[in-house]
Amino acid sequence: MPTDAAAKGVKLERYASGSALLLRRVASGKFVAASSHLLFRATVLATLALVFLFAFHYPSLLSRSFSLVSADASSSSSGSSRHTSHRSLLMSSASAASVYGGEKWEKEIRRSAKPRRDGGISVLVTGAAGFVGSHCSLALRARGDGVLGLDNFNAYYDPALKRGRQRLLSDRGVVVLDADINDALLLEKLFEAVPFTHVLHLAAQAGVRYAMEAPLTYVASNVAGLVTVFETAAKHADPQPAIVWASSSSVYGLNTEAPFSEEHRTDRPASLYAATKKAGEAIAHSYNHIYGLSITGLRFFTVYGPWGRPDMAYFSFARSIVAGDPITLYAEARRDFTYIDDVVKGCVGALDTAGRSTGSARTGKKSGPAPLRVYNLGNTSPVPVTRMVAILEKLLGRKANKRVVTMPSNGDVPFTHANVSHAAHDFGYRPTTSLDAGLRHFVDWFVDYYKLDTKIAKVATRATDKKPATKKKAPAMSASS
Ligand SMILES: O=C(O)[C@H]1O[C@H](OP(=O)(O)OP(=O)(O)OC[C@H]2O[C@@H](n3ccc(=O)[nH]c3=O)[C@H](O)[C@@H]2O)[C@H](O)[C@@H](O)[C@@H]1O
Repeated sequence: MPTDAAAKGVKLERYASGSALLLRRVASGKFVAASSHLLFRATVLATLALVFLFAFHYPSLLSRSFSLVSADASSSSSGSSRHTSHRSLLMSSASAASVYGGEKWEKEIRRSAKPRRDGGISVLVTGAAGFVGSHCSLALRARGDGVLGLDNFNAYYDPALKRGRQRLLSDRGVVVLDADINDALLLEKLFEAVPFTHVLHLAAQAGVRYAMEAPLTYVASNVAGLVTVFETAAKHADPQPAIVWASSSSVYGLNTEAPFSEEHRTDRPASLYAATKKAGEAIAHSYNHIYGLSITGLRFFTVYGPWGRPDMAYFSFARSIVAGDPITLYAEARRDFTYIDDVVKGCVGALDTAGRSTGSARTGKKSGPAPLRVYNLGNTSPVPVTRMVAILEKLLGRKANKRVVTMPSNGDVPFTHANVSHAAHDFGYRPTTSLDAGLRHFVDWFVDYYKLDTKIAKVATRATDKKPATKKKAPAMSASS
């Protein structure tokens, strides 16, 4: 039996060990509290760092509007530098709606968008300083339609060329605003200020192979941008306009049936570019279905001509031939090269036959089904890329320094060939320009625009004189396109 002292000792020991335990617990509690503070601070810091990184890389998901300036200060820049600059150029910015506004500005945009003929249409053209956009804007203006342009003047290729096109438009009274299609606030403002009958949506991230270098720019422009245009047109325009937009022949992807018809499979895109255009066609379906927007998608087939895109093969090859630089040709590649004037006629035909939207921005409801259409706009005669280079050599009077290789796995497809019977039936689309004639027009412009030496200019002029083109000589952008 334990004595009292012994019992006290045991109690004290227990007390002491209990206190020690308590003290340990208190101490460890403090430690836990201290460490959880630290942990909390570390978590907050890490979260802030992540938010910062996220905002830096994906500004579009955090802010309502952002401007996307894609890479490629010059078309000759190397792939890696383009890629680096793509990341650093993805940046948030204020909506252009805070820059544009006021009575004077509204008057100016209404004037630009106002038709000058009876029955004329009023068109918002996105990508108006782009190749197809500028030609279409001029053609619409020339026949007395109202045109207001929008362009973000990004640096995917030389912005000076885009500014040159803007000047041509401005000379004919067409205003082109510096703004991004993801700028919902500005689009809302435009739709509320101007009763556009149509939107010709041509702004996009173009280029098949560049999608491997800068994939997110394609998502931002061709998916998010397209949604912003549909969304604002559906919910802020009253009445809703009809929308005609640029899809691409690339949606046919790995389709092997030829010529490509709108009924053929388009579920096997070969590039991310093609996938974003195909996504656009699916998005168009949903906006037509829910909001009653009249939507027409145009599948363009390798469009070329004066004031063209320097990133495209015919243009960059012409530059290399003149500079004596080597060009790489994909041996088996064939394209249904389509001349710009033919494409412009197709765009205008599509606008004229679009049919009305049936939804209401006020009620959010549609009164019935609205048109949903898709058309090929091609030339119907594919030409090997090697032949395209031979024509350029003749027109420029110089031999190309060619390196012929097998087509690499870069998203390219070996050939394209359009069946245009639907466009022919519905709006009389009939391409009339051969590649020889079209490239002659291009070279005339090219020599003039870049002020090339007189020897090349002479060869180009002789070639033009010898064989009159199927159309009028067109060194500059033709307003009658
Ligand atoms: O039809 C379309 O949908 C697409 O047409 C063009 O795409 P692509 O046909 O690839 O036009 P280019 O980049 O000018 O190439 C033309 C041809 O030259 C070939 N090529 C290109 C580059 C090169 O270095 N070597 C070469 O042989 C390509 O394989 C292709 O057959 C446009 O760039 C796209 O924006 C458009 O959507």
